[in-house]
Amino acid sequence: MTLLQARDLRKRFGPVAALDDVSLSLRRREIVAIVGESGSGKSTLLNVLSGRIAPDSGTVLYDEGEGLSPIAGRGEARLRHLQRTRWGFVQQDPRQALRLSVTAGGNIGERLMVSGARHYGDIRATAARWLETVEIDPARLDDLPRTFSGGMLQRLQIAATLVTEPELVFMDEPTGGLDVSVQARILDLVRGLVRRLGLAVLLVTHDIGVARLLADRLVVMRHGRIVETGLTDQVLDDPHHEYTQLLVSSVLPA
Ligand SMILES: Nc1ncnc2c1ncn2[C@@H]1O[C@H](COP(=O)(O)OP(=O)(O)OP(=O)(O)O)[C@@H](O)[C@H]1O
Repeated sequence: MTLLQARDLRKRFGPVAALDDVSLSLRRREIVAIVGESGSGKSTLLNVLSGRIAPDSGTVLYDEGEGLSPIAGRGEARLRHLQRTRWGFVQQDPRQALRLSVTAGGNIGERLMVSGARHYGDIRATAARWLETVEIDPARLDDLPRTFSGGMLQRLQIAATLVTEPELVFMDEPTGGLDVSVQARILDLVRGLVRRLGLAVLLVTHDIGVARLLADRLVVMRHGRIVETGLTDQVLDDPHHEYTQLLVSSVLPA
């Protein structure tokens, strides 16, 4: 059942221990939110788990169907293939993830082509369907992303990420830069899609409300360490660690 596992991860940036002996597991179809104040190591953890940066020590293991094995042992090409096909990434700023000089349909279609699709008509039809799924008028298929609002850009990034139906999606503050009302719609959309597609999600957020809405389980980080973990409702309704209590009562700055 375990899809991804991290054992004893450590990562330093000069004097800063961004990750200090972090271990965690993620099951298939499970949504885990990594929460904590700014600088607690959330993004570093996500980057190490997704193979984008190497830890100083410790191991990340992933099950591609034949049991857990270290992602570091697979070689660069296989890791990239894993990242492009079985995994997806939703970043806080869609402008960094999308190609702004390529049409909305092109952005979605590119990812389909990476995973093997070749038929132009099929790719276009799938892209149009996905625009509709993320509540963008499919008539915008040939428009450039720069004509889109911030919320639409984020929805386009979500479509371009989910079109190949990855089994695991890494999300780093997916609604971070958006207005509250736009955030709510996108969170609803993400929640529906994640359940419908049966995705596993590792989500980084400093927003407890986002974690409560989306996550089955929480991992609370402070100074590069996990201080508490458990089912979302249990952790939020009855936080054990003092730091989690502060976080839940929103005393800490984001
Ligand atoms: N590339 C880097 N070079 C130097 N220090 C870094 C680097 N990346 C992260 N750090 C440091 O590691 C610590 C953890 O950073 P990280 O970005 O993982 O925290 P975070 O919880 O995601 O914070 P935020 O919510 O502000 O993004 C911080 O002290 C940060 O300054």
